[in-house]
This record gives sequence, structure tokens and C-alpha cells, in this order.
Amino acid sequence: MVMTHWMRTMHDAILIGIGTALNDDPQLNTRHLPALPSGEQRRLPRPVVLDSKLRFKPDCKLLKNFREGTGRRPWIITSRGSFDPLKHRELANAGARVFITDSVDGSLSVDSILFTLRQQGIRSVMVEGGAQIINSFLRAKVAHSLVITVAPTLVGKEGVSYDAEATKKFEYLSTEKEGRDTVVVFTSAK
Ligand SMILES: NC(=O)C1=CN([C@@H]2O[C@H](COP(=O)(O)OP(=O)(O)OC[C@H]3O[C@@H](n4cnc5c(N)ncnc54)[C@H](OP(=O)(O)O)[C@@H]3O)[C@@H](O)[C@H]2O)C=CC1
Ligand SMILES: Nc1nc(O)c(N)c(N[C@@H]2O[C@H](COP(=O)(O)O)[C@@H](O)[C@H]2O)n1
Repeated sequence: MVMTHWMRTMHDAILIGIGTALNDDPQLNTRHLPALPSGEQRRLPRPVVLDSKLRFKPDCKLLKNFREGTGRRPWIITSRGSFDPLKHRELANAGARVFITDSVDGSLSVDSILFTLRQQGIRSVMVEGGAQIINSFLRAKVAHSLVITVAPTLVGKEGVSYDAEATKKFEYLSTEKEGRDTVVVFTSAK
């Protein structure tokens, strides 16, 4: 988890799906890292949640941290087709900024998401999960590297499965042991 927090400092935004937001109530910050000697705060990435039906909870930790001044304002990307002004107002009042984008086959379009983020000055995105989001980004062939942590836990069908075609462009780079976990890195060949 500490490695994940270091990786978060290297990106402008950390992106998750609403499944992860609802199941884990994550904070997407860098709180497990040692403080800087200057006392300055480490670079905090922008939390971004893909949520086409605005199911994001106004009392979640991301919004609580923002309201208390310990986290950046979360951005929610939602669908033009199912936009609900009441839910929008509730989330905006709780502190979220909502962006509306296009959907393709019932899912938010990865190209439109990246275009929206780029317009806001975001130049690097760490896609943290969960499985459905990772699959969408792999299928869209927009990832430059894949960092896979193998933990000694059997998860069965709950694990991330993926299309072999979607990962063809990646080349193996390195393997590192981190305590009980093994971190395997692939980079984009093209
Ligand atoms: N071990 C790890 O490193 C991590 C594990 N996780 C685990 O993953 C689990 C959640 O995974 P999962 O259930 O797959 O949910 P996801 O977090 O992947 O969210 C999926 C939901 O996001 C919405 N969505 C919007 N746009 C897209 C898109 N383009 N592609 C796919 N989904 C989109 C959809 O909901 P809607 O239609 O409502 O918009 C969809 O149901 C959690 O329980 C968490 O613990 C998560 C992160 C990291
Ligand atoms: N345990 C763990 N190890 C990793 O390497 C991970 N990337 C994750 N991912 C997700 O982190 C979230 C919780 O962390 P924060 O509270 O946001 O710091 C949660 O969504 C995990 O699924 N987890």
C-alpha cells in the first residue's frame, strides 16, 4: 500500500470506478508516506470517480476530507444520457465537481473521459481500479504501463480478468519483491 501511495504522488489524477468508491470508501491520498522535512504537504493527486448514474455518496471520505481541508475536491465524471440535476445539486453542495461526458454502449467513453481531464490540465492518470474500469482502459489501449501487485491471497472470480488482445502491446519490464507481495511491471511497446 505504501508503494501505491508513492505512485499516487507521481500522477495528476487517480481514477477509480463507482464500484470501488461504494465498496471501499477510499481516500486516494498519500497519508501512508513520511512527512516532508519542510513540513510541506506531498503532492496530492486529483481524485476522479467514473459514475454514470451519480451514485457517489455525499458522506464519503473523499468529500469529507475535502470539506475538512485534508483532500482535494473530488471530480465525478457522469453520463450525458442519464444526467440527474437533483443528484448533481446534492453532490455539488457536498463539495464534488461534476463533469458530463459521452457514453458508448452504456459505459462512459474512455476517450471522452481523457479529453475532459486533459481540458482541465490533467496530464497523467493512475487508474487504480476496480476490475471493470481496468478492463475498459485496457480495451481502449490508452495505458502506457501496467503495474501488477501479486498478493498471496486467493480471490477466485473476484480477480481482474482481461482480454489477451487488450494487453498485446505491453512488454515485460521488471519484477520486484515488496514484503509478501510481488510487483510486476509492463510497459507499452508502441
Ligand atoms: N486490489 C486493488 O488494487 C484494488 C481493488 N479494487 C476492488 O475492486 C472492487 C470494485 O470493482 P468493480 O466492481 O469492477 O467496480 P469498478 O470500481 O471498476 O467500477 C465499475 C463501475 O464504474 C462505472 N463506470 C463508468 N464508466 C465506466 C467505464 N468506462 N468502464 C467500466 N465501468 C464504468 C459503472 O457503473 P455505472 O454504470 O453506475 O457508472 C461500473 O459498474 C472493489 O471491491 C475494490 O475493493 C479496486 C481498486 C484497486
Ligand atoms: N491493499 C491495496 N494495495 C494496493 O496496491 C492497492 N492499489 C489497493 N487499492 C485500493 O486502495 C484503496 C484504499 O486506499 P486509500 O484508502 O484510498 O488510501 C482501495 O480502493 C483499494 O481497493 N489496495
